[in-house]
Amino acid sequence: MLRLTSRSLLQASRSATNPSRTLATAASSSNVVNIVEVGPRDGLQNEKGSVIPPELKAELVDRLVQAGVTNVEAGSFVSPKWVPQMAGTAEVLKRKTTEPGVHYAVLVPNQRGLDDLLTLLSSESQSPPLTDEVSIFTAATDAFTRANLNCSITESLTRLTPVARTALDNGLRVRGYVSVVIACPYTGKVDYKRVREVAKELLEMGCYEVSLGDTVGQGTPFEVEEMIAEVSKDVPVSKLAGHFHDTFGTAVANVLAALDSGIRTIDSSVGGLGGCPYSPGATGNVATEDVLYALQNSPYTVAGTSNGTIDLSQMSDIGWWISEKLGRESVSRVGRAIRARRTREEQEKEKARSKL
Ligand SMILES: CC(C)(COP(=O)([O-])OP(=O)([O-])OC[C@H]1O[C@@H](n2cnc3c(N)ncnc32)[C@H](O)[C@@H]1OP(=O)([O-])[O-])[C@@H](O)C(=O)NCCC(=O)NCCSC(=O)C[C@@](C)(O)CC(=O)[O-]
Repeated sequence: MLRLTSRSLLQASRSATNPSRTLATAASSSNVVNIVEVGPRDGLQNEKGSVIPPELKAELVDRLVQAGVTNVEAGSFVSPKWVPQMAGTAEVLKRKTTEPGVHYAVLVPNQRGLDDLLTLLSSESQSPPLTDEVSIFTAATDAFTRANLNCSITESLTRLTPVARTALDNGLRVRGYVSVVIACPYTGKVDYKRVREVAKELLEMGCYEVSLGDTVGQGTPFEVEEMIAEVSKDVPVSKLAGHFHDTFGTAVANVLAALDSGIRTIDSSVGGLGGCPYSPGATGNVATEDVLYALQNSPYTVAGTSNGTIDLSQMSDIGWWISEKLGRESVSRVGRAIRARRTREEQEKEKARSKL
C-alpha cells in the first residue's frame, strides 16, 4: 500500500541528514534518486515519418547532459527494419559530446547489435569512450517478446546471455529491461512471478540493474507496489529501476509508489516523448519534468550535475524545443505549466511597462 508519509519517507529524511552517505552508494536506503533519461531512445523510437537526423538526436543528448543528466539512452543498435527511427545511432554516438562521468547507454537486442557497437568503439578509440553501457531487453510474456524480438522469453534469455558476457568482457556496463511487468497489450494481466524470474535471470547474467517497464502505461500505484514486492523476493530492490509510461495518467503516482517500495532509479523522458512500437496505443514515458517537479520539497534529492541535480527549468525548455522540432507541443504537464506561468509573467511585465 502507498505509505508516502510514513516509514520509507522517514527513512529517506533520516538518511538525508547522514553526511557520510555518498552518491555512489545511492540505493534504497538513501534519499538520492537517479534519473535515466530515455528520451533520445524510447522517446524518439516510435516517431512516425522520416528518420530524425542524427545531428538533432545528438543535440538532444548534449542539451540533456548540459541540464544535469548523467544517465542517458542515446539510441539502439537494433534492426532498422524493425525500428527505423533508431537507424543512425552510430552517427549519434559520434556526433554528441562525450562528457566524463556520463553514461550514454545503447540498446542491443542481439549479438549483431553488440558486435556493431564494439566495431564502432574500436574504430573510434577515444577517452572517455563514446559509450560505456549497453541495455539488453526482454519481457515478462512470450507474446510481447515475440512481437518485440521475434522469439520467446526463454530464447531471448539464451540469446542475451553471451551478449551480456561479451559486453562485460569488453568493459561495458550492462543494464537489463523487463517489459510488460503489469499488463501485456496482447495477453492482459501479467503474472508478477514471471517478472521476478526474468529479472533474476538478467541480474545473474551480469546486469548491474534491471529496469521494470510498465510498457502499456496501464499500471496503478497499488499494482506497482505489489509487483515490486514480488520481484524483490529474488532481486534486491537496490538493483531495480522503475520505467513507467503514462497512458492512463498514473505514471507520476507509479514513480512515487516505486520510490515508496525502495526503488531509487527512475527512467523518464523529456517532454513525455515516447512509446514502444510494439505496444499499440501506449503513450510516452513519464516526463522527466513531471518527476523533477513531484520530487521538489520532498525528502528525496535527484542526482545530477547542475548544482548537484537536474535543472527543471532547462528540462522544460528542452521538452518544448524537441517537441516543436517534431511539430507538436510538449506533453509534459509541468512543462506546459512552466511555459504558461512564464507567458503570464511576461504579459504582466509588459502591462506594467506600458503603464510607465
Ligand atoms: C532482434 C531482431 C533483430 C530480431 O529480428 P529477426 O527478424 O528475427 O532477425 P534476423 O536475425 O532474422 O535478422 C533480420 C534482419 O535484421 C538484421 N539485423 C539483425 N539484428 C540486427 C541488429 N542488431 N542491427 C541491425 N540489423 C540487424 C539482419 O541482418 C537481417 O537483415 P537482412 O538480412 O534482412 O537484410 C529484431 O526483432 C529487432 O531488432 N527488435 C528490436 C525491437 C526494438 O528495438 N524494440 C524497441 C525497444 S524495447 C522497448 O522499447 C521497451 C523498453 C526497453 O523501453 C521498456 C518498456 O517500456 O517496456
